[in-house]
Amino acid sequence: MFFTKGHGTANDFVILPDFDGELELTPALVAALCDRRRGIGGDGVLRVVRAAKHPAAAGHATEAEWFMDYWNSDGSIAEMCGNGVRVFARYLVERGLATADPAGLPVATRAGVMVAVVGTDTISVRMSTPRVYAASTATVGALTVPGIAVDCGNPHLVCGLHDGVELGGLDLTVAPMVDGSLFAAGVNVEFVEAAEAVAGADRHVRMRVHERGSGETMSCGTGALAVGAVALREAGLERGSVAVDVLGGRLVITCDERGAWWLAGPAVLVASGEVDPAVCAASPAAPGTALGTAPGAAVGTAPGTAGAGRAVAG
Ligand SMILES: N[C@@H](CCC[C@H](N)C(=O)O)C(=O)O
Repeated sequence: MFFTKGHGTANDFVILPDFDGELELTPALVAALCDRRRGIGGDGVLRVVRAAKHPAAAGHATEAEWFMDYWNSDGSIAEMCGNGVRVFARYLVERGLATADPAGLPVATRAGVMVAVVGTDTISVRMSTPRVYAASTATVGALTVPGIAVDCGNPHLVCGLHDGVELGGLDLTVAPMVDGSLFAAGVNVEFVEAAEAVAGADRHVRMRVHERGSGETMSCGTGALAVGAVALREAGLERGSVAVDVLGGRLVITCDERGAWWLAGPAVLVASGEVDPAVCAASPAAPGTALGTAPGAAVGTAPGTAGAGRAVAG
């Protein structure tokens, strides 16, 4: 099985070319490929399939030739991955499967068609409009932080830090506890603090993220979109841009004059090779013993609420 490894602000992915949708991708194989000691290592898998060849994307085949079949590192499927689309677009262009048309390259996802504008360093993606819909909380250790739920095609909870609580002091090796009745399908949790002004952006923040299905990652594109939407809203701005510093670099979120939302940042391919899925999947980590996130444990629920188990139709 051929693969390419790529990342966007250190949110890293194993990219699997499977143009005609013939590969039998299973949660166990995805988890094995993403294992950082026994496999290739990654926060998720991006399977490259022709939209017409995948049941989840066939309805978009007239708008987009390619479907990004995204899987989290624990083997669960998510609707959308913002950094994933940027890395996916880089792959399509570098492999000659698409051109870097300035009008944009459409990519089908489970959350609809996103359009990527591929530059030399930066790839910008026109995202779906983030929907701010509820107030909630996240608990990390003894700390409970108020947050705002935002739907970016996938679910997010944006929690602003105040009162001297430092972003760097949070222990995100364990999933934050959230309201399982509000987030029955799990949630990605972003913690945010204000940062000093930077040129070219209306707001500047720093964030860390605990991703559903992948644990703490160095970056999350849809998470940055959620954070940018909340930052503009809190500033009373309907349009503008927000620089979002993640552990792996900087992403920029813009709501342009037409009200379109954009995610911009670097995306690179770093390696290619061949992996034997049988060997890779033959040495799975014992449940609960892997460093990082154990399968199924990515998002906690408050005691007494519904479980965090979830499924997204493939
Ligand atoms: N890192 C991604 C988000 C990946 C999906 C997420 N973990 C989920 O389950 O919703 C991004 O860049 O958006």
